[in-house]
Amino acid sequence: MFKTLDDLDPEQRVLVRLDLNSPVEDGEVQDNRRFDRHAETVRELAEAGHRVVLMAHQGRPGGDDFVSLEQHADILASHIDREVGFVADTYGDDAIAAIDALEAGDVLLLENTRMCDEELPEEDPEVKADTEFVRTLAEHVDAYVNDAYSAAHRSHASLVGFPLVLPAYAGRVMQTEYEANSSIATREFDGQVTMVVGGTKATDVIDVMNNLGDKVDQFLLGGIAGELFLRAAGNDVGFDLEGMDFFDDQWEANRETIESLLDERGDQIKLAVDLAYEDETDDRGEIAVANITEKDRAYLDVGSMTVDEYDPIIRDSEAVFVKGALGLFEDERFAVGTTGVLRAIAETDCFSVVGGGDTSRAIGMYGMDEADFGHVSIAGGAYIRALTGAPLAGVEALKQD
Ligand SMILES: Nc1ncnc2c1ncn2[C@@H]1O[C@H](COP(=O)(O)OP(=O)(O)OP(=O)(O)O)[C@@H](O)[C@H]1O
Ligand SMILES: O=C(O)[C@H](O)COP(=O)(O)O
Repeated sequence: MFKTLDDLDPEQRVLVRLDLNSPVEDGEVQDNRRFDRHAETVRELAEAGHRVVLMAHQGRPGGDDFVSLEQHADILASHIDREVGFVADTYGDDAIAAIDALEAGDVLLLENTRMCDEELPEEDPEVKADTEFVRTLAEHVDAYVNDAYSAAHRSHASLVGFPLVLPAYAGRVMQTEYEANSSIATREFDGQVTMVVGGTKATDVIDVMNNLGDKVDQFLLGGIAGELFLRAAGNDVGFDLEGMDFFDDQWEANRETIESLLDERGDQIKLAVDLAYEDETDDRGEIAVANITEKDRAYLDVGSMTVDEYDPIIRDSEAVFVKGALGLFEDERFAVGTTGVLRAIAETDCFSVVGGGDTSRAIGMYGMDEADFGHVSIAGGAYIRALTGAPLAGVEALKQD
């Protein structure tokens, strides 16, 4: 297992990797739960009198959201109620001068790690540890903390290089996310284990079912992925109408796997019995799946009868895991499925983990309280990997210490 902040010596110069990757709209970085969560780690380190140097990434080179971290520093400062300095440099002279000038309790954010060429190529930790980026920064700090669980599936320099050259520790977010998200693989539950799977990516759902078939009693399906399963079960749904590209490619690529999953695990898989669509007056319309005879409309949510079927299953469960939304919940008319299952989880005292960057957003959007859930993950890709038992490079590197 890894060391945590409880094991850190006092008065250290600590290099901390966060995941502040955020939505960017018209060049403006949007505040989100990642800031709030990481604030706990940063505040704890600063209040303990460490000199805190933060690293994070934003976007991918070439993308519209590949921007500087200058705005992130201000947003983070508002979450920790103390100043966060910013230097527009990753590991050059300016960065080093700013690090060396830190006093006890100061917090400094370095520029977007992905602006450094050595950060991105996925390579072994040994290769990353030997980059100029890692070697230079390591000389100016005493310890490394990885709090970026949600980026830990990447074998990037800032995530896997430092644990080989510095004493390394897990931050508070890393610790909580790791424990909760691995629990389906590591914990034994006395009663029924249920998994709600939806969203837009069929492969995520397939991977989860293939890997967790023995751990999960019931899979409750919805979203685009659920429609592909309905189509495989012989229903006239899951076709791309004009202007859509959700289904056809995914159907071609995954049809056989979905059909064999339905064949082999049919008893564990619950599909929607009704679906919702936008009717002629722009209201929500619903139709029983059995009555769908033509591929003439897009379905944007599971229907109310489906929620009524899923609800008691959730309430009878000992543990519920959620990956992916059951509908286009960003539009209130099509939030019934997603909020229906989330409310059922919130109202029971089952062990629960809700993940997927998009899906967990529905909790705040519809006035639910995160405290009513066991754990709400801020991870996307890392969450799905954890669920399927795949190792995360960043976590493995920390464990090596
Ligand atoms: N029937 C549907 N039609 C259109 N969009 C849908 C439908 N069902 C679900 N969605 C969309 O799926 C999105 C969530 O899917 P996604 O696969 O990205 O899952 P996630 O696990 O929440 O997020 P991520 O993988 O991005 O972290 C939501 O934003 C929702 O609008
Ligand atoms: O936002 C995320 O899921 C993580 O920060 C990883 O980002 P990436 O997919 O660009 O590596």
